[in-house]
Amino acid sequence: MEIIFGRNKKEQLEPLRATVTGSIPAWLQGTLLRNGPGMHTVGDSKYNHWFDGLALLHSFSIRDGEVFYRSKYLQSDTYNANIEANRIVVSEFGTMAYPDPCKNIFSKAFSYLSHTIPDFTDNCLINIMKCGEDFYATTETNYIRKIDPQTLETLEKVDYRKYVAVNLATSHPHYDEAGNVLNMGTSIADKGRTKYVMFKIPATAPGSKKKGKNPLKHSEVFCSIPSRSLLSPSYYHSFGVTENYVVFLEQPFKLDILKMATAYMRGVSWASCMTFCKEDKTYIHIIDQKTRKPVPTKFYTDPMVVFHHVNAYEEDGCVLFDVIAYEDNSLYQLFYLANLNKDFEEKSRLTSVPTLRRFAVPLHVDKDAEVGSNLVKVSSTTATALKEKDDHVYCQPEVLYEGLELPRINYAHNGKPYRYIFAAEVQWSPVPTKILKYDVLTKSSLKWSEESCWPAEPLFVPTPGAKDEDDAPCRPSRDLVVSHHKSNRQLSMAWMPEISTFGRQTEDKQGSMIILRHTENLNY
Ligand SMILES: CC1=C(/C=C/C(C)=C/C=C/C(C)=C/C=O)C(C)(C)CCC1
Ligand SMILES: [Fe+2]
Repeated sequence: MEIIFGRNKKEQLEPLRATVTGSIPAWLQGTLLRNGPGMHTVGDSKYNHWFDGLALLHSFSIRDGEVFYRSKYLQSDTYNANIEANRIVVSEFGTMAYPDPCKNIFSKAFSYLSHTIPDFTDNCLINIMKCGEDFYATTETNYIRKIDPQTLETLEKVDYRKYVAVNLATSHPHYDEAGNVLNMGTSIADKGRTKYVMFKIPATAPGSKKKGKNPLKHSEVFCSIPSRSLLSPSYYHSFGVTENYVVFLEQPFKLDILKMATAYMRGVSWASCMTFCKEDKTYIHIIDQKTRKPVPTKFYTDPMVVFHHVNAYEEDGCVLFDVIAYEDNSLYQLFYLANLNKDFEEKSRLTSVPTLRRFAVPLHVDKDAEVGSNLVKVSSTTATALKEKDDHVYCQPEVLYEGLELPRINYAHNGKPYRYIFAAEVQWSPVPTKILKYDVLTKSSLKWSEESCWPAEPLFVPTPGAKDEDDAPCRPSRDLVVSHHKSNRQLSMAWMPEISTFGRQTEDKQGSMIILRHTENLNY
C-alpha cells in the first residue's frame, strides 16, 4: 500500500485510448475532470500526509462509446518552486517547509503580533470548480488555479482575497440551476474578528452575456457569521443548501489561529494546529437565503466531525439535512504517509466509522412549547429537536447507515427532497472496497465490488430527459459513472484506465455501471 499511496505518479500528456469492455451509453458525452495528490516526494524531501501531495489533474473524454484519458501536474507556483529547488519548499496541510534552511528569519514575518497569516499554498489538489465558463482547480486556502479543461494546462492563479475577504474557502461549493456558485470561507485576517463568510459568484458577469469576463469580480458576500471563538474558528469541508436556507455546522474540530501564526517558527505543520475539542458542542447554523441572516434559535448537537454534507431539504416546517459524521478526527490522522504502510488495511483502523446521520431542525420554534418537548413533527424521520430554555434547541439525529463516505447525489435534487445516495462503502478501514447506492426511503442498499478494485467517489450522471431520480427515460437502466482512478479523496496512483460496463440485475430492473478501472498489477 505504501507504494500505492506514496509513489510519484507519471503524467499521461498524450490522450490515451481506454480499453472498453461492454458499451458506454451513446448519450454519455463529455469530459470528466478529476483532481488529487500525485507526487509525494521531491528530490530527497518527502511530504508527511497524503493530502499534501502535488496536484495531478486527470481527464476522461467520453464520446461515441470511447474514452480517452490524460493527466497533467498542476503547474502551481508551489509545484514550480519545489521542482526548481528539487525539494519541498512550500508548506502543505501536514508538512511545514522552509524556503531557506535558516528557519528563524521567517519567524518575524509570521508572528501573531504582526497579525499576519502566512501565505498559503496554491497546490490546488482537492476538487474542480466551475465558475461561469471557467474551470478552477481548488484546495482550501485562498488560492485557486484556473485550468484549461481540454489540455489540462494551468492558467491564472486567483487569490480569493481580491474579491472576498476569506483566508480559507471550501472545495465543495454549491451551484444553482443557473450555474451561480455559492461557497463559504473563513476570514481570519481581521485582527481577531474571525468570521465565516458565505459568498456567491455569478455564472455570468451582470449585464453581460459575453464570454471572457471574470465572474469572480462580481462575487458578493451573502452572509457572515461571527466565529463562536475568535481565535479558534471551526474547520469545515462542505456545507448544505435547501431551496431557502443554507446549513452550516460549526463543529468542535477547530483551527487554532495562535498556533497557526507561530507554526513556522515552531517548525510544525498546519495539521498540528487543528484540535478536536470533544467536550464542545456542534452548533447548527441555518441561514435564511431571503433575509441573508441566520435563524436566531441556537440549534446544537453532540460533538462530531463532518467532512461531507450529502443533501438538505425542507419538509413540514423543518430543515432536514444529511451528513457523513465521525465521532472524532481520526480520519485525518490515518492519512499520514507513515501510517500508510504495507499492512495499511489491516493495521489502520478508523476509531470511528463514518455514519450517515439525518438531522431535523424546526424552523419556527414555539416560545411556549414545553422545555423537553420534541419540536420535530415530520413523520419521515426519528430525528428529534428538544426544546431547552433560553432559545436553545438540542438536535439528535437519526442514524441511517454506517460505513460510507464520498457521497454524491443526482445533483438535480440538491436542496430538494431526494431518495438516493451514491457513495463509497468504508467500514473500519478508510480504503473503500465497494460502491453503494443507498435508498433513504426504504433504507435499503445496492452494492458493487470486484476483487482488487478500490472505488473512489462515484458520480451519478442522469440520462438526458430522465424522469426518475435514478432512472433512464427510454430503457429501464441506471447508469452510474464511477471513476476508479485515484482521484481527489482516494488512493492516488499512476494508472491506465480500462473501462468496463457491468450489467447487473437489481430487484426490479437491469442496472449498468461504468467503472474506470486501474489495470496495473494491484498485488501490493
Ligand atoms: C494547506 C492548508 C489547509 C489544507 C487542508 C487540506 C488540503 C484539506 C484536505 C481535505 C480533504 C481532502 C478532505 C476529505 O474529506 C488548511 C488546514 C485548510 C488550513 C491551512 C493551510
Ligand atoms: Fe471532499
